[in-house]
Amino acid sequence: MLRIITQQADVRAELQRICDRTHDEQVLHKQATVREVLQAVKRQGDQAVLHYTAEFDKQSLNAEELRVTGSELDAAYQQVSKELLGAIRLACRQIEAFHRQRVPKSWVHFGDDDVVLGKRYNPVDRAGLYVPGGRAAYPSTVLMNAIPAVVAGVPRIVMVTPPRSGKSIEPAVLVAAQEAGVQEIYRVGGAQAIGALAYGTQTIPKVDVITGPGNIYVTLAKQLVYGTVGIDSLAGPSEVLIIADETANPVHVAADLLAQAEHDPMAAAILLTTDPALAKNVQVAVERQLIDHPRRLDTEKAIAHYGLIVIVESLQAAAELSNEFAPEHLELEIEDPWALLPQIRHAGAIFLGYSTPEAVGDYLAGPNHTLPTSGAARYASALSVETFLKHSSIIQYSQTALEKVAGAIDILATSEGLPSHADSVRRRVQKED
Ligand SMILES: NC(=O)c1ccc[n+]([C@@H]2O[C@H](COP(=O)([O-])OP(=O)(O)OC[C@H]3O[C@@H](n4cnc5c(N)ncnc54)[C@H](O)[C@@H]3O)[C@@H](O)[C@H]2O)c1
Ligand SMILES: N[C@H](CO)Cc1c[nH]c[nH+]1
Ligand SMILES: [Zn+2]
Repeated sequence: MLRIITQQADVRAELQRICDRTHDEQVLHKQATVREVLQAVKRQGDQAVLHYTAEFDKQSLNAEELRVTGSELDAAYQQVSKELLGAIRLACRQIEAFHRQRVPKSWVHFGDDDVVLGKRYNPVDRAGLYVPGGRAAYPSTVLMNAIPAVVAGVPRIVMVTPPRSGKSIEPAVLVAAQEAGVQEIYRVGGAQAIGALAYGTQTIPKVDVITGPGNIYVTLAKQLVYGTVGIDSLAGPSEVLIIADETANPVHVAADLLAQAEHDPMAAAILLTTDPALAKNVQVAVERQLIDHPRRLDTEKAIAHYGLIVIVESLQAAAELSNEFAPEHLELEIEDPWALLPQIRHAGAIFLGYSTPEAVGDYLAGPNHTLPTSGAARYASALSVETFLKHSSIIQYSQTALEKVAGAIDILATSEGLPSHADSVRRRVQKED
């Protein structure tokens, strides 16, 4: 049962507990497992990947079977319906159009005294895309990962996803990959996949950046390999926080809460409402919608542990609590969402109004659905083209320009006790007798 509490209760502590669910003491033993997996993959390569795939995914593969073959890729098209292919293509077009909107461009500025300054953007050489596949297959996540990488111009894009029953990968996942422009796919998931991409194995190449969402094991692994490789953000078990007033439809609000809870027993679903009657009606609607839910057990777990309804005093108070939580997804199911928007400062994606369920963004509105979770939206953003780009600063000084700043550099270098820095400038500007 989804709990209802009032703002007088210790709301902040309760929201913090939910926010911290992926980095609290309960996950420490999972972190130990993940460390062990990463170390084994680093030392033993394919052998460890295959070992943990057998242990955690219950699939017994040999090294040759890790890579998805060309004939499997071709065959996948025969296994998806025309309607599904059409929907994948529509999503592809809309996601690509959004991600092409503001691609950073290299620039140079020519200043006084022939000083040239600028930024030069280049994609990473190799990107590794993680597509989750434990409890559900995610063709939509293939598109959300791959399209920004393709738009960024990454020359080698590698995708990993866990094998499902019979060593197979969902045909829709393979079709989505090809539609987005990815052909190099390995059937491996969890921490062992992240380790393989970070360190490289005999079969799976080491990459420069790993992107994509995943469960707690994937998220902890990404956190641990950061530094050896770049990562997008910590995009762990899904979250939604809904701010609703008395004008919201309780059945729709309940459906949106369950749409996140059904992802994972560690998913979070929170409602902040000014209306006690709505709170009660949503609680009842959630129970009803759970009755025939095909993922009832896991979804109920998420609702019981990380679900909450809070009756708040005002929409202003709701916005403040939401900012502290920094949700992955925020829905504003209120009469005037644009009026509250300026008060929202931290959220991965914001959905405005009654006709914008989060599922629109999950699948095809265009913005990326790989978003920071567990409070990471305080400092991180959605996966984007920039995730696959980095820039080099460009600096050129003329002799005249150097002479003008030589004195200041001398003072700064001397104050830092670095005489060779000062010398490297002084020698260039000294007049020869
Ligand atoms: N934040 C986002 O942007 C976003 C987007 C989409 C999905 N998600 C999240 O992605 C996740 C998908 O999770 P999933 O489980 O379906 O797929 P997953 O691919 O993330 O995880 C499956 C892998 O977990 C590993 N694993 C499972 N149990 C294990 C254990 N006991 N010990 C060690 N490893 C174990 C297995 O190796 C398996 O391959 C969900 O949490 C969902 O909410 C987040
Ligand atoms: N809600 C997920 C992000 O947390 C994305 C997704 C994919 N498919 C369905 N939903
Ligand atoms: Zn979703």
